[in-house]
Amino acid sequence: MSRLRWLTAGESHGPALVATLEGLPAGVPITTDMVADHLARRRLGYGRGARMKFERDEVTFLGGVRHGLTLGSPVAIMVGNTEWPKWEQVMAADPVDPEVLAGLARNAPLTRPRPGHADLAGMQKYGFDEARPILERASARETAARVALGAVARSYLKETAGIEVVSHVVELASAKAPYGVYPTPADVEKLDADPVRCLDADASKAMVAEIDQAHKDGDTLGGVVEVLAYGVPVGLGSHVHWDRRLDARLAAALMGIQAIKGVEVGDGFDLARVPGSKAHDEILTTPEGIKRASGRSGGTEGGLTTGELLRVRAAMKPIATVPRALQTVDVVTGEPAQAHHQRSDVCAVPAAGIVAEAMVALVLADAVAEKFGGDSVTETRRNVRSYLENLAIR
Ligand SMILES: Cc1cc2nc3c(=O)[nH]c(=O)nc-3n(C[C@H](O)[C@H](O)[C@H](O)COP(=O)(O)O)c2cc1C
Ligand SMILES: C=C(O[C@@H]1CC(C(=O)O)=C[C@@H](OP(=O)(O)O)[C@H]1O)C(=O)O
Repeated sequence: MSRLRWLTAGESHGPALVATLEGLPAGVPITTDMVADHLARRRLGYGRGARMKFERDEVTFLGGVRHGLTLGSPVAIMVGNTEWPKWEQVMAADPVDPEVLAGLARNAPLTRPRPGHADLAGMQKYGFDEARPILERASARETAARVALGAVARSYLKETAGIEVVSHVVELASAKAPYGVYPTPADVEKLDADPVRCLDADASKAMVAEIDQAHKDGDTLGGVVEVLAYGVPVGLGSHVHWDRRLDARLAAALMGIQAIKGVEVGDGFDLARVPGSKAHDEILTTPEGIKRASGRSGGTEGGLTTGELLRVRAAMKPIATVPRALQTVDVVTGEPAQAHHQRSDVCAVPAAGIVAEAMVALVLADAVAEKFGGDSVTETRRNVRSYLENLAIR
């Protein structure tokens, strides 16, 4: 069963996000710079809004790490919002003089909920008459905290089992990368340098053109990202119970990212359209041992990893804050209105890919910790090696 526990807290325009991760062994290499590098990758991507340009993520470890290594105690990370001074009164934890608040344009009540965001259902559920108290936490700003934890999970995976996680954008609106071309860890620098994190030059150009057009049209876009995990050993997860199936855990983790509306494992929905003879990965004996003839399953069968390339895809809906604002209702007057609009991303699919990498890394880290245990990295590494060396069938 799960061995890692993790939580995030913090609002989009609050002083900081905080994240904790409990259950990792001692000795995982992690530094402020390693976390900052992944946070910087999340801010990239063509089509992101103004905030990504002027805000910085300030990383501080509050616990669990000493001299670049985890201690085995809970890891706590704070990601400071450098925009905080502008929001201090609007988002203060303690009461603020109502007259001061009334004078702040930034605090104008958001009474025209945006279709596609959490605004309306959140206001109804939590009993608020404006969207600010809802959107602050619904915002994908929170994904910075997950990427920070993901950086720790990635280091744990690499150190103990040699697992590496890569993502790329495979569709952006109607532009598509060729199916079945998988970047490797050696391609990460190139991917990060591409405006849309797509290695196919023609597809990348077409994706950028789609974003330019949407920007001109006052519209927003979504797309599909694919995450690949290299070096995953056979036998993570289990077939014995629904909540131990690794594919189910991956799907839940990816669906938990803001605006993700669909997840596929391997060839996913395409498998439903072909006969069994073209859907499965035949098992071959080779001089290097048992191998698969193809990778359609995405590296899981029966909720267990097969030891082949792990491959999952996540579909993101277009950004909800559409500049050419959509029809809504002003909840104060009850009259038809246009949804409130402020600065926003036109497209955040490349950033969603980095968040998806973090979620996959956290799920895999949990599965590695549960399978191999260990209170130090050395012990976990030894357990991984011994398991692989002693597999009866290989
Ligand atoms: C990286 C990232 C950036 C996002 N940026 C914005 C944004 O600027 N404006 C916006 O309205 N929605 C943005 N979203 C999407 C909203 O957070 C999302 O639409 C909202 O949470 C409702 O989606 P849901 O129905 O999946 O929860 C972003 C999502 C991600 C993953
Ligand atoms: C702040 C981030 O993303 C934000 C996600 C987001 C949303 O509604 O999800 C809305 C925007 O925030 P704002 O309304 O303040 O411009 C994005 O910038 C981030 O990714 O760090």
